[in-house]
Order: sequence, then structure tokens, then C-alpha cells
Amino acid sequence: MSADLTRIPVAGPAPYDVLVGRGLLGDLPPLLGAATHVALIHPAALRATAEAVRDDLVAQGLDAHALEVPDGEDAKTLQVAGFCWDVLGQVGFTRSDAIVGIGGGATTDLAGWVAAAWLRGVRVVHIPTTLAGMVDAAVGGKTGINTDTGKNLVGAFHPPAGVICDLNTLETLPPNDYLAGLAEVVKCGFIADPAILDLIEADPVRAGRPGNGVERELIERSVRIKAAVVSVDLTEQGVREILNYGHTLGHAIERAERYRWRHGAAISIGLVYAAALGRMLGRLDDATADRHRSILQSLGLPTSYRPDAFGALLETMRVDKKARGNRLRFIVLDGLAKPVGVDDPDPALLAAAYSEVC
Ligand SMILES: NC(=O)c1ccc[n+]([C@@H]2O[C@H](COP(=O)([O-])OP(=O)(O)OC[C@H]3O[C@@H](n4cnc5c(N)ncnc54)[C@H](O)[C@@H]3O)[C@@H](O)[C@H]2O)c1
Ligand SMILES: O=C(O)C(=O)C[C@@H](O)[C@H](O)[C@H](O)COP(=O)(O)O
Ligand SMILES: [Zn+2]
Repeated sequence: MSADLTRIPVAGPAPYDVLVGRGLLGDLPPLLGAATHVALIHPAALRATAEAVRDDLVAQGLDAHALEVPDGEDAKTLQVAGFCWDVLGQVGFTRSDAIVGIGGGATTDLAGWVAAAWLRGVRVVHIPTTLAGMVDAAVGGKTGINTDTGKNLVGAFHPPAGVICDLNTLETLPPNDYLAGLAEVVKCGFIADPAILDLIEADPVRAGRPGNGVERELIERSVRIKAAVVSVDLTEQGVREILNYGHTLGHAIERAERYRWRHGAAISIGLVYAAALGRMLGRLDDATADRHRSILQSLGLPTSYRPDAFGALLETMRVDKKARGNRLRFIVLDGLAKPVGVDDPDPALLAAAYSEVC
């Protein structure tokens, strides 16, 4: 067990820990349960890490396989999931075996879904290697793939047996991917922990650089928010919806961009939109609404989108998972750190709020 380790527990029907620290890859084997076969699902960027983990597991007597999948969102398809299931079948994966997702949120979403559906559910452990993966995607058991009509439309709630956030893996992350992850960190600041916003605003240039002096605190604070929420509402029957702040428009932008944008970049615009909507609904004060744009801009994240896109985005938002029938649902703020759900807002307000992100 590594010495420099923070352990953040996640409660619920299948409790587990999120480990945060450096040099933690050796903490994987005890999380694999009774597995004799292990599949390490990873993109090309994590090939060296996955092969090192595989060699370590093989040396410990396990039958470990590295499965390379396409990069980023290209992995979140039925075809790629099918490829993974074919390999599991060929290897002879049984219910006691384990899958490990090594990569960003796209990889762990895919790996989680592959594990959730194989034999109706086998063990999965996540090793997130992006900021978004550590603070969000790998924690909470939401797994899934995209379809032609929208983002994450197929998936399951399938909690991992453990999450290993080894901060050393962030050293190779491209700067734009690091910044994209900060959008989810900022989201946590607005919905639950304003100290996150203070830490970033104190020096946004520092906060935007991997390995910065506040990195670990930002990650641990964000993980604690996510852990607290999913611990009481794994399947999004209520409070978990707050984690979707900024995502209704954000996911629609990702689809409009054919998933070529980083998730966090689209969510950044979605956050500014949600703030504008909250303000127009008479819930959020001007200063807090403006703070969304200023903090995201200070990090170099996008805060505006094409003026002509609203019609198409609105159509996509209709298949957002929070929608019920033809009633759209948004998360807005009633004030700093006071998220609430709003049903079926006036279409004129939706359009007016959009004019603030053009
Ligand atoms: N399940 C959830 O609760 C949840 C939460 C947030 C986001 N997500 C999903 O996660 C995805 C976004 O995650 P992301 O921003 O991590 O994107 P990503 O997985 O696409 O990774 C971004 C890029 O970084 C590369 N990469 C990853 N780790 C690296 C490393 N250590 N060094 C060098 N390159 C590395 C990847 O190959 C990719 O090119 C989206 O699909 C989003 O929907 C899911
Ligand atoms: O964990 C959650 O719940 C979230 O909403 C976190 C989001 O940041 C994440 O992007 C999630 O994948 C979105 O979920 P979806 O149900 O809207 O697809
Ligand atoms: Zn997200």
C-alpha cells in the first residue's frame, strides 16, 4: 500500500474507495478480487502504462491482456464495445474476472459499459489518467456509449470496485485536455464547493498547468463532492442530477461538433448558458452568473457558440436524459452552491439565455 495516499470512500449499494496520490499503480492487484483473467482497456496514448501494468499482473500469475481501443470519443461506440466483448469471449472471461479502464473519461465510460454488460456485470476498476477522469468520469458508476442521436444514450449504472487516481499519469496529458477537465472542477465549485472557485481565481494561470500547487487539493475537493452525491443517489433519482449542471446544452454541442470537441470545452459553454438561464429565471444574482464566464475565460475555456445553432441544439436537448416526455429539464442555481432542477422552462427564456452564449 502506497504511503502518499488519500482515500475517499464512496458509499451506496457497492461501496468502494477513490485513491488519490502518486505512484499508486501497484495498488491495483488487491482490487481485482478473485480474477484470474484481466482485460486492461486503454487508448494508444496509455499503451506504455497499460503494458507495464499487464507485465506486473502477469508476473503475479494473472492472465492479463491489454486491449487497445480508439482514442477519446471514438471509443464510445457499439462497434468498439463489441470488439471488447469478442476479446473477452475468446479469452474465456467468467463472472469472477475483471476489467480495468486505463485512460480518460471516454475510456473509463467504455470500459465500465463493457463490464456492466458482459455476463450481466463483472468487476471493473478504473485508473483515470485525465483530470476529467479523476474528478468525475471514473467515480460514480455512470458508464456508457454514444449513439447517432446523442451522448451517452446507452449505458448502465455499474460502480467500480475501486478508482486509482495516480497524479503521475497527468504529466503526459496535453495542456488542452487538462484545461477541459477543469470545466468539471469549476462545475463542482459552483454547485457545491465555492472554495474551489477561490483557489482557481487566486491564480488561474497556475491552476491551468498540470502539476500546479493546488492540483491535488482541487482534485480531492472535486472527488469529495462527487463521492458525497453518488453515495446517496447512485441511479440519479434525485440529487445526482446536480452533477449534470451545464450538461444539457453541453452534450448538445458535443453532438453538433460530432464529438470532435473535448467534453469539458462543451460543458464550459453549457455552464455559462445554465448560469444565464438561472439569472433569467430570477434565481441567480448577476455577480454569480457573471462569475461563470469570467472564471472559465480566465482558464482559456470557450464560453460562446454559433448564433445560428440554437434550433438544432434545442432538438438534441429533447433527448437529454433529464427530459420527461416533451418537458425539458435543466439544473440551475438558486444562488452559489444551491443547485435546483427546473422543469419545462419557458422556450422564450431558453432562447434568450442562448443569446448570452453567442
Ligand atoms: N461517467 C461519468 O460520470 C462522466 C463524467 C464526466 C465525463 N464523462 C465522459 O468522459 C469523457 C471526457 O473525458 P476526458 O476529458 O478524460 O476525455 P478523453 O477520455 O477523450 O481523454 C482526452 C484525451 O487525452 C488522452 N489521454 C488520456 N490520458 C492521457 C495521459 N495521461 N497522457 C496523455 N494523453 C492522455 C486520451 O487518449 C484523449 O486523447 C466524455 O466522453 C464524457 O462524456 C463521463
Ligand atoms: O455523474 C453524473 O451524474 C454526471 O452527470 C457527471 C457528468 O459530468 C458526466 O458528464 C456524465 O457522464 C453525464 O451524464 P449523462 O447522464 O447526462 O449522460
Ligand atoms: Zn461531464
